[in-house]
Amino acid sequence: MVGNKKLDVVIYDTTLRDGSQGEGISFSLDDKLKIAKKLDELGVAYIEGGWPGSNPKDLEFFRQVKNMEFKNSRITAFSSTRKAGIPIKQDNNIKTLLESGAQTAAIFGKSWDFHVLRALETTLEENLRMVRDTVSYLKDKGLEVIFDAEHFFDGYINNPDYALQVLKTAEEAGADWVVLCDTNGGTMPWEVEKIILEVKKHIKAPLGIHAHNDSACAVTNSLMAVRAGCTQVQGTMNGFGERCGNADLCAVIPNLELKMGLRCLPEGKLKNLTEAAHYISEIANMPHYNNQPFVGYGAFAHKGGVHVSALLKDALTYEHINPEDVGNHRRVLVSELSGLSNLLYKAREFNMDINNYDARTREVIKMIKELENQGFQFEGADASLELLLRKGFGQYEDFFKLNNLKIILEKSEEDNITSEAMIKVTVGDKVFHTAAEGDGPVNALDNCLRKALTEVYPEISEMHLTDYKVRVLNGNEGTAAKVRVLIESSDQTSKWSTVGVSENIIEASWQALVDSINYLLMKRRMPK
Ligand SMILES: CC(=O)SCCNC(=O)CCNC(=O)[C@H](O)C(C)(C)COP(=O)(O)OP(=O)(O)OC[C@H]1O[C@@H](n2cnc3c(N)ncnc32)[C@H](O)[C@@H]1OP(=O)(O)O
Ligand SMILES: CC(=O)C(=O)O
Repeated sequence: MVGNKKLDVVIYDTTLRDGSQGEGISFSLDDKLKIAKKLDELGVAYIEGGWPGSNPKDLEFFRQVKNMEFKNSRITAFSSTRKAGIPIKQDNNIKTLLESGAQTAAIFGKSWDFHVLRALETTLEENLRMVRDTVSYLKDKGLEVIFDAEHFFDGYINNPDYALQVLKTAEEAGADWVVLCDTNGGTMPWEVEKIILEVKKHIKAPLGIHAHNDSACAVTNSLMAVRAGCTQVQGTMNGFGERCGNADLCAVIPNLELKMGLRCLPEGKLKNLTEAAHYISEIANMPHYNNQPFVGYGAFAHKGGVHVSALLKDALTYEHINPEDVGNHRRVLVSELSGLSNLLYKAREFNMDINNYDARTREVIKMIKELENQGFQFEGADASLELLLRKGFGQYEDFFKLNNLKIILEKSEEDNITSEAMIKVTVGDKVFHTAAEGDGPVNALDNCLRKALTEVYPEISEMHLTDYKVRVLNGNEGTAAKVRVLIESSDQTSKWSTVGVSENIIEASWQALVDSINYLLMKRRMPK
């Protein structure tokens, strides 16, 4: 139990402060307020909203956040110890921190002698006075104070007496928490554990850990710190942060709860983790790392046939936790590495009743392997896969037939290139002959095909192309290279993906486009 909450470890989220120090991240004020709300819903104990003395946006955040209701989280304002050589009352950062109205302050102070001398260019004694003055001043003002001992591990390794003296000074001045920071992210897990066990002999205030990921050890170091006695873990969602980032709370939290049996979120909140992680990536405009442990879309995606075969018998064979515990879900991918099990699993998702005794199942697997050898990739094209499978089992026939297709591209010195497509298709016993222009040849083809088919299949007008990706498969062939086209389409209720492969980009696009339209028409005719 930590504080008045029934928690074994408290989570201190610094996505909005240290996370925003990550390259490529720039939150707007609105983004920050939305993320704070999401973090409160997730149930973290502290949300570090920013450094009020740093910029007007952060200060405004604290003004606005006061009007919001938080159920689980305390909003924290970040700042440094007072400047060297000035009285605390004259320090602008501390003045602005008080103006922000935050009830909890996180103050970073130097604990590595080298940093005091080289970065602050002051004396070791003055640094101790800066720590004491700042912590005691804020405590006198009634704030909760978290003291972040910057570069603590490097400091301890180089001069343990001074590093400990800094912690003791903060503790004596009334710090509610003393947080040990691996600021440069270079400390090894065994060093973290050993040093914290030593610190515990001298410091009675509750300890926290703040680890950076420069040696890819931030999550491990945070867990080791908890084992050694820290009861607060600072980190960021998705590991955003300065340089290589901070400890990824999306891994720290489930490891604490599920592996170490330590409660760090209110009951029932862990299952919101995946949704919160993706929401924050989206707002940060950062691509979500697919194989991010626990919360990546690929974290529970199974591709190898041997894995899927065992998984169907018991999920524990290839999953370390139940994906739903963190709000994620299992996915099975079909590819050239599949066995019958992958296809059976996928067929179940498609509501198809097939079994491994049926020779057609093996035939479809064989066809998939041959097509992947030609460059198709079905793991990202579920709709093409379902059509293939249904075709293999006699459950589907194309909705139209192509008679012929012509595309004309025209360019002169004076004019931009223009594209026009002409198509003749047969539906039943009717032939449709149309022409259409487009922004490029694929767009002209798409417009023309839709125009030809909408009279018989008006639902096509509800379908949109939402993504179009081209991958060159054998770049060494230059402009004669084979390409793979992946198309994502959607209607009001769903999204689906299809694939085409050819040396000719128009042919590859045609295959993906035709699959996309056929898929929509097939789905619309299936019983709900
Ligand atoms: C480990 C961390 O992540 S700490 C957080 C780092 N985050 C940031 O720096 C983002 C926000 N920072 C800012 O907006 C600006 O740097 C400000 C407003 C804080 C300061 O801006 P400036 O006054 O122009 O100073 P500048 O950024 O050039 O240098 C930092 C100053 O802080 C001093 N400083 C650094 N750490 C501390 C500390 N713990 N206590 C007191 N002063 C400190 C430095 O000595 C330097 O002072 P100097 O200008 O007298 O040499
Ligand atoms: C406080 C902090 O952000 C650090 O030491 O990394």
